[in-house]
Amino acid sequence: MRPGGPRDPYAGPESGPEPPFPIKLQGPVIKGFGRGSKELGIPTANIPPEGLNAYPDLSTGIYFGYTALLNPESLPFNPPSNTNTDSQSTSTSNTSLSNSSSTTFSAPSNPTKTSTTHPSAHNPHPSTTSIYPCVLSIGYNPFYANKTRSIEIHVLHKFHSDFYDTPLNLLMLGFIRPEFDYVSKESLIEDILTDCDVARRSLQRDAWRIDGKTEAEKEWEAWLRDFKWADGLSRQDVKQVEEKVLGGAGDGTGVEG
Ligand SMILES: Cc1cc2nc3c(=O)[nH]c(=O)nc-3n(C[C@H](O)[C@H](O)[C@H](O)COP(=O)(O)O)c2cc1C
Ligand SMILES: Nc1ncnc2c1ncn2[C@@H]1O[C@H](COP(=O)(O)OP(=O)(O)O)[C@@H](O)[C@H]1O
Repeated sequence: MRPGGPRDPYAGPESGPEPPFPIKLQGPVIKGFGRGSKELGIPTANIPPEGLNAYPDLSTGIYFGYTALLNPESLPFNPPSNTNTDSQSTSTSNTSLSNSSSTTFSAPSNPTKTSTTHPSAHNPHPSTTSIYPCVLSIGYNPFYANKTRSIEIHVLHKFHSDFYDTPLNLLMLGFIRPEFDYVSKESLIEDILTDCDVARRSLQRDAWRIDGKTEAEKEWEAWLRDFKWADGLSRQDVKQVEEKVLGGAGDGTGVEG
């Protein structure tokens, strides 16, 4: 149950992200249980949780940061999506990157390559890779009592279509709160909307924006725009990961792609 009382309007120190942040995760957007849009009105793009293995001490909870999507129009199997760039201008002067590490999504072994292989995922159009602020949940969604851990990213941008299978880079910069169970769906929604406000507000501070003013933030941006890991990733690879993640997870209501 969530403790009562007002929420802190900001997360993380004014001086910028502190270790263990930034934490970097990557993966294609996979299906979840379909509740985010339908039940909560807050869609969350899930990525495979295996990247978390590199962070055994990371608490479950609600985090915030930036996410980049490889231009969905470059994917042959995805419908065109809104590609407006919503980059935030930021300075990250006090950020140390020395403790950061990156965990790369690895496609299932022996994937069958098909004509759906990303033809040009090696960041061929950097200007069309969009960066957005985001808020995310890492954990078991106690309100829904999931059985396996998931990474669920709500991108703070309005899209006009889904972007399943799209390669996504996630730069986590800070922790907002632990996961809670709730007395009602409405109170869960209310808290998530507050998380969105906290994330937006927190990322607008000088040391949290990305506007290329410091070496640290240039590195953040370069990493966010680097999709070399998605070279050769096929839709079939993504389906295999989805089956693995959804197969034994949650309450059995997982949706099939
Ligand atoms: C910012 C944010 C905060 C969240 N906080 C909680 C939480 O405290 N407790 C919880 O059970 N689920 C929490 N969730 C997870 C939602 O319940 C989850 O996104 C929803 O079940 C959709 O899941 P799906 O993608 O599998 O459909 C949070 C999600 C987001 C994006
Ligand atoms: N602002 C957004 N943030 C995250 N995902 C979004 C957003 N807008 C559209 N989507 C799409 O919605 C999907 C998530 O919807 P959701 O109902 O949570 O289903 P699922 O349980 O399959 O994740 C994402 O995978 C993505 O394709």
